[in-house]
Amino acid sequence: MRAVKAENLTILYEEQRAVEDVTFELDEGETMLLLGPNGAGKTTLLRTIAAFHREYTGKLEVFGRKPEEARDLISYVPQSHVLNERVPLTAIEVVAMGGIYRKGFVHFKIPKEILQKAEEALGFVGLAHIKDRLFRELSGGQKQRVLLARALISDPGLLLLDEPLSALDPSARVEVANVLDKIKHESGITMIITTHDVNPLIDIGDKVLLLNRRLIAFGTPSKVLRDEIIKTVYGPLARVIPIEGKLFCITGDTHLHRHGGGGI
Ligand SMILES: Nc1ncnc2c1ncn2[C@@H]1O[C@H](COP(=O)(O)OP(=O)(O)OP(=O)(O)O)[C@@H](O)[C@H]1O
Repeated sequence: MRAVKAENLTILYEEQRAVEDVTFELDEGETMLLLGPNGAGKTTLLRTIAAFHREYTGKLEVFGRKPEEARDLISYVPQSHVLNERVPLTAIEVVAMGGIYRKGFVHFKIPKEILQKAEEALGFVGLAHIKDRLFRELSGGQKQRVLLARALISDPGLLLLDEPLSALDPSARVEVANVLDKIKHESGITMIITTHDVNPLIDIGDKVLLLNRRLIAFGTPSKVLRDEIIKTVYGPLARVIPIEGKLFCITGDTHLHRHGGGGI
């Protein structure tokens, strides 16, 4: 089944075009890496698929429905730095909130069945042992894994992740990339992952969409990640090098300014 279909999609902010004329299709179970430099429109496209932003022209479908009619099937994981950490929630409480919000009401006491699902989800991301630790005291990689558990608890068909590896050190990037790999192979959930740095995720990408306000290229990693294509976005020094059968992308896009991360 088709999970996401966009046809001549143009996304606007008060009549200003942020993303223009994008066409792509993603099948159920596929993972798409949404790649592009600062301001390319990655978050805008992701938030529009999630039905958070609704000013667009063209066609956009999620599992054959308009995004706002498919909300129950979609989980969205925002960039971690947008979360309010002043509330002293434990890891398991943060995960359980994914189940509570989905039901449309807030309890003071978390229902037992949701706590149980939250524990299972924490186990899936390898963090059952830290369930009672305060979320704000966890490492960056652990926080991101807790947020993944929170997104999984509602059994989504489509998981949308905004820069899940940004602001993480290299070992935490590997830790989170491994969990994304596990989600892909064990759950079959369709995923769209925005990223400045495609390298840690290249193994799980069935498709890559290179965006720079317009669609520059869409297809399998080997089709999109070519010197002549990435140079059009990242300049003449950008290169793709095959290392031991794996592609490695040098784009010079360090993404240092806004999120403190570091690509290559
Ligand atoms: N709420 C908004 N109102 C008006 N313009 C916006 C809004 N959000 C984003 N934009 C504009 O839309 C364009 C695309 O921004 P977007 O954040 O989607 O890009 P991005 O590829 O995710 O960038 P980054 O990698 O830096 O996060 C930019 O020109 C941005 O200024």
